[in-house]
Amino acid sequence: MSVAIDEINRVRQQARRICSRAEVEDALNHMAERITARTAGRNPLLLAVMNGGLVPLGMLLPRLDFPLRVDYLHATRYRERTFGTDLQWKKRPETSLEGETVVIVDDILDEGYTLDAIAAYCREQGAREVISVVLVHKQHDRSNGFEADIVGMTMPDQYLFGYGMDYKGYWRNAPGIFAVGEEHEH
Ligand SMILES: O=P(O)(O)OC[C@H]1O[C@H](OP(=O)(O)OP(=O)(O)O)[C@H](O)[C@@H]1O
Ligand code: HPA
Repeated sequence: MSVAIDEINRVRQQARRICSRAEVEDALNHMAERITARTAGRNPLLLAVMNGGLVPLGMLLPRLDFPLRVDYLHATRYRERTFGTDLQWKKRPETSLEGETVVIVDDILDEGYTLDAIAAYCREQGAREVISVVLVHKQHDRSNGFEADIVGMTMPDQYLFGYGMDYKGYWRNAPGIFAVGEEHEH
C-alpha cells in the first residue's frame, strides 16, 4: 500500500500526545526491573515481535544486565492498517525454543490475538516458560482475554503510534506515545 506523505505529516501534526518520552522511559525502567526479577539467572531467550517489538526490546536490552540471548519473529495482523484481521506469520524464530525460558517482547497488546498465538507457538515448540512483555496494554471490550505478564502502561481505546507502534508503517520513531485524531482512525 502506498500512503501519501502529506497524510503521514498531517497525522503527526493532528495527533494528541498521551505520554512523554520521560514517562515512557520510566515505564521501561519498571519493566526492566520486573524482567530482571523474573528471569535473571535463567539464561532467557528474548524474542522481539517484529516490527513493533523492535523499539521496546532495543530500549530494554541495555537495562538488563545479566546473561540473555536475543532472537526475533514476525507475525502481523494489521499490516499498515488501523484494524486487525488474520494473523500472518512472516518469520519464525531461528533459535530452538525447546526447554527455554522465552520472553516475548512487543509494543502493544490490543485485542490479544497476536501475543496469544505467539505464546501458544512457543509452548508448542517446547519452551519451559513463556513470559510476555508489552509496553502498552490497550483497554476496551474487544479483548480475547489474553493478559501479558509484564505491562509498561495501560492506555485508552484510541489508535496509537510511537515507540514501535505505527500508523500505516510510519511514526514508530515518534518521541512519545500519540493518539491519532478520530478522522484518521479508520
Ligand atoms: O493484540 P492484537 O490486536 O493482536 O494486536 C497487537 C499487534 O499488532 C501490532 O502488530 P502489527 O500486526 O501491526 O504488525 P507490525 O508490528 O509489523 O506493525 C503490534 O505490534 C502487535 O504485535
Ligand atoms: N497502534 C499501532 N499498532 C497497533 C495498534 C495501535 O493502536 N493496535 C494494534 N496494533
